[in-house]
Amino acid sequence: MDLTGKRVFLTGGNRGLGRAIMEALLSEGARVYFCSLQAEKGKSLEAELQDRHGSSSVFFRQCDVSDADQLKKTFDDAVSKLGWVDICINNAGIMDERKMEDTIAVNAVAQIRGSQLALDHMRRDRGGRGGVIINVVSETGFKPVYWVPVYTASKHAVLGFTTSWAKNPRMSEMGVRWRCVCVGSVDTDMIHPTEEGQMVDQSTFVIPFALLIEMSEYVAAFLKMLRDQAHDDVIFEIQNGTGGRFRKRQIVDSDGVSNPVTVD
Ligand SMILES: NC(=O)C1=CN([C@@H]2O[C@H](COP(=O)(O)OP(=O)(O)OC[C@H]3O[C@@H](n4cnc5c(N)ncnc54)[C@H](O)[C@@H]3O)[C@@H](O)[C@H]2O)C=CC1
Ligand SMILES: CC/C=C\CC(=O)/C=C/C=C\C=C\C=C\[C@@H](O)[C@@H](O)C/C=C\CCC(=O)O
Repeated sequence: MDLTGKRVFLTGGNRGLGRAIMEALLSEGARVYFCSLQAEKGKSLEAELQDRHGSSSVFFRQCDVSDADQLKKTFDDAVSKLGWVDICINNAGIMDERKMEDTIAVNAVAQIRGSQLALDHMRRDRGGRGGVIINVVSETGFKPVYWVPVYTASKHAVLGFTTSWAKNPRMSEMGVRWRCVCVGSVDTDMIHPTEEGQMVDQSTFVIPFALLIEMSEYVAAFLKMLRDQAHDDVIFEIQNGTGGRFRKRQIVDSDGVSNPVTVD
């Protein structure tokens, strides 16, 4: 897919992975509407990026994605500012095991709701133009991770939702593609818990430095995934040194050899 002129809705764009993807998309000639919780930071980033890419290339609105009404108004505003949305990236997320309801609300419910808003807007069978819906999940979307069980549950929820919609036999008629970006660890603010309790057994959790994924590798892999329209696969895994790849899940018997079932 040529990204020039594509219209993108992105949640959680003011820092970390979201910001890096937004800057890369703008450099490719896309137009981006982003939201995040922090109003001041978002506004100043919008001004900085408008200086660099033009005033009609990037728009910001403060939004708490866990508030259904705010998210709908924000998505509607994106459609009104951009004309339409081709690519929806549900990226906003938090990691704090002490805040179960917030974690489920931001990581799971808001990404699901964002996907539903985008699907309603994009569906060709209801007058839309088609598009792609990308949920930024995590390796924890399909792996158990004992340090962050609530976070892991929230990511499993989005993976289940996204892969289920992608199976809909009428999806080609709807003209919508679905992706779950399942990335390992990238060095952003999120992976540096500052308070005891944000992770379970925090003292035992160390990701070897060599396994961390460079932001530049994350961005390159993400763009490769976006350009690739050939795959029906939903899960796009980004691990250190792989450049990113589409993957399927299999369930095998406990003996490890017989009757493997492909899930996706
Ligand atoms: N950094 C990593 O190693 C990994 C991150 N991820 C996922 O990537 C996504 C982005 O994470 P990072 O950039 O690392 O984190 P970050 O903490 O740097 O950025 C999170 C973004 O989400 C936004 N956000 C949080 N709560 C919000 C709310 N209620 N309403 C609106 N915006 C809200 C923040 O404003 C911020 O822009 C998250 O979904 C995270 O779970 C997945 C796997 C690994
Ligand atoms: C197994 C993790 C899978 C997916 C990533 C994800 O979604 C969530 C990760 C959450 C937390 C990671 C925390 C890591 C914390 C630390 O122990 C360090 O290993 C971070 C290490 C180095 C950062 C670079 C540095 O400052 O030296």
